[in-house]
Amino acid sequence: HRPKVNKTMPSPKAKNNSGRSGSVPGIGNNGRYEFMSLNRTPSPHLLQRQGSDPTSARLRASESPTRRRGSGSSNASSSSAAGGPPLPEEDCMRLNPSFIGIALSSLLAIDLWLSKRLGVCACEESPWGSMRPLMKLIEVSGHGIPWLAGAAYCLYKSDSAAGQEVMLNLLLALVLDVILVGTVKAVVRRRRPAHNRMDMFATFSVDRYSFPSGHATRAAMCARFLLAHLVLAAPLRVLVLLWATLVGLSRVMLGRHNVTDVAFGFGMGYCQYNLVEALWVSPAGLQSTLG
Ligand SMILES: CC(C)=CCC/C(C)=C/CC/C(C)=C/COP(=O)(O)O
Repeated sequence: HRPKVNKTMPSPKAKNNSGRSGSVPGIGNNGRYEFMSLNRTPSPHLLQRQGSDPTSARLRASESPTRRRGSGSSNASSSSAAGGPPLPEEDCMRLNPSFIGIALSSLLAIDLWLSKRLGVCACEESPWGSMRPLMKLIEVSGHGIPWLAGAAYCLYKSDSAAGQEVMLNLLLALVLDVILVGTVKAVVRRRRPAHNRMDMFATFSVDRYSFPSGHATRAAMCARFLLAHLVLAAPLRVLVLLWATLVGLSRVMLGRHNVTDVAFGFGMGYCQYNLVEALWVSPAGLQSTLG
C-alpha cells in the first residue's frame, strides 16, 4: 500500500541535500522554508524513521521546524537518514500530537486573535487611536526607570530606619525584577505582536521580546509591595489595584504585548513579591553582610 497525498505542505528541505533523498525534511541553504510535494512515495528508511503508517509520516512533515532542525543535527537521526540503525523509540513517540500540545496551540491561536482585537490603540489610526497618549502615560507610570529613580530618591530622603528599610527592599525588588524579566525574555524570545509600533522610551536589547511583560511583573509586584508596606486608606488601596490593572491592560491595547505575556507577567510579579519577602533585607543585616 503506497500512501498518496494530493496536497503540498510546507516542509523544509535538508540543509545538505546532496547525500540524502529529496524527501528528507530540513531547511534550504538560504535558511528559508521550501514547499515539497507529498505525492511521492517516501523512501523505505524514511518510512521506518517516521513510523510505518502514512499518518505518522504526515505528522512528521507538519512537525515544528525548530524540532526538525534539532533532530536533523543529532547523530541518531543522521545515521538513520544515511540508512543506519533506526531511531530509538522515544524519538518516534514524539510524533504523536499530545493533548497538551493541541491545547497549547489552541491557546496560542486564541491569544494572538484576542491580542490583535484588543490592540485598539496600537497606532493613531487604530479604532481607539485617540486614547494612545493616555495609554502611553500609563506605560510611563509602570516603566522601570521612574520606579528605580523614585525608590532611590525616597531611600535617600527617608529619615526613619523603618522607611529606609522599606525603600531599600523596594529598590532591591525592582532590580531583581529587571534581572528575572530580562532572563526569561532572553530565554523565551517571543517576538512582540506584529501590530506593535516600537516607540517605547529607554528600552534594552531584550525588550524587543515580549514574554513576559516587564510592566505587568513590576505592576503586580509593586502593587503587592505598596499594599503590604504602606498604610493606605481604602480608596488609595483600590487606586493601587486599579493602576496595576490599567498598566496590564494598556500593554495589550498599545499592541506591545499579547494577552498571555501580560497574564504571565502578573503571575510572575505576584510570585516575585513572595521572593522579596523571603529575602527581606534589614539595614543591620546589610551592614553586617557588607562590613
Ligand atoms: C539602570 C537600569 C538597568 C534601569 C532599567 C530600567 C528598565 C527596567 C528599563 C526597561 C523598561 C522597559 C521598556 C521594559 C519593557 O517592558 P514590557 O512591558 O514592554 O516588557
